Amino acid sequence: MESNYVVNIKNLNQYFGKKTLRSQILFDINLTINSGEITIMTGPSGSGKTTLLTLIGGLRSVQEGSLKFLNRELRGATNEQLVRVRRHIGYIFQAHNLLDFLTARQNVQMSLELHKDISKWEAHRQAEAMLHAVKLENKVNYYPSDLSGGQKQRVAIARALVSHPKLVLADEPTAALDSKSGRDVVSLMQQLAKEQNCAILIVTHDNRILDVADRIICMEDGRLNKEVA
Ligand SMILES: Nc1ncnc2c1ncn2[C@@H]1O[C@H](COP(=O)(O)OP(=O)(O)OP(=O)(O)O)[C@@H](O)[C@H]1O
Repeated sequence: MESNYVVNIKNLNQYFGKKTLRSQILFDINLTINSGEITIMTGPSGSGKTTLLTLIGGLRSVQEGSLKFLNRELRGATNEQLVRVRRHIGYIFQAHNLLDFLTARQNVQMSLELHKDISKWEAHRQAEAMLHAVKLENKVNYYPSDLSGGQKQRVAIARALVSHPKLVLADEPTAALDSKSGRDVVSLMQQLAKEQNCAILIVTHDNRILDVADRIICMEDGRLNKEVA
């Protein structure tokens, strides 16, 4: 169903290096990601997962083929266009990347303030509501150094989802967490994704979370294999 897609990739090839050192990293990638869907991407280290994730996230330029985000072609996009695309995407990384000198609420609020049409008061209110949704209502004014690993990752989820992005990209979101916190974090992502009807792409080696996926895809040697399950 083309009309429902958030990401549509066709015959994408990507290379690193120049001239004689140029080597191909991604080979003929074809992938569609629809709203409301959780896709998990697995695959061995060095197979190209992060490279694909950063291309989809508008964090690097597409070299060959087509990558459409909400009907906009990212190949050949200017930096300014890529910045605009990034406003529709939430990012969650292994090392939560929270700013240590900001409280949980300020970290979440900062992501909303990129959207100029929202007042400070409204951003404050929405940031608090989102922290409530990730069950951190009693940690709103805590600094990251006073939160556990799982709590920090929940702040990162709140920050990624507060602006109601169309797509959330998560690179190893549970890698630093124990089994229970890892589960809580992905269940929360799943619940919020369904509520907001956004698409989620998770790169993970963590077999314990595979069951939250609507589909699982596997990258091997720069090629995307057909669905695993
Ligand atoms: N900036 C770069 N310059 C040159 N080669 C790179 C660069 N970034 C990644 N590569 C190479 O591209 C290939 C794919 O790397 P990538 O980080 O996408 O793999 P990955 O599947 O995400 O691995 P991991 O699971 O270990 O994070 C690897 O062979 C890597 O060495």
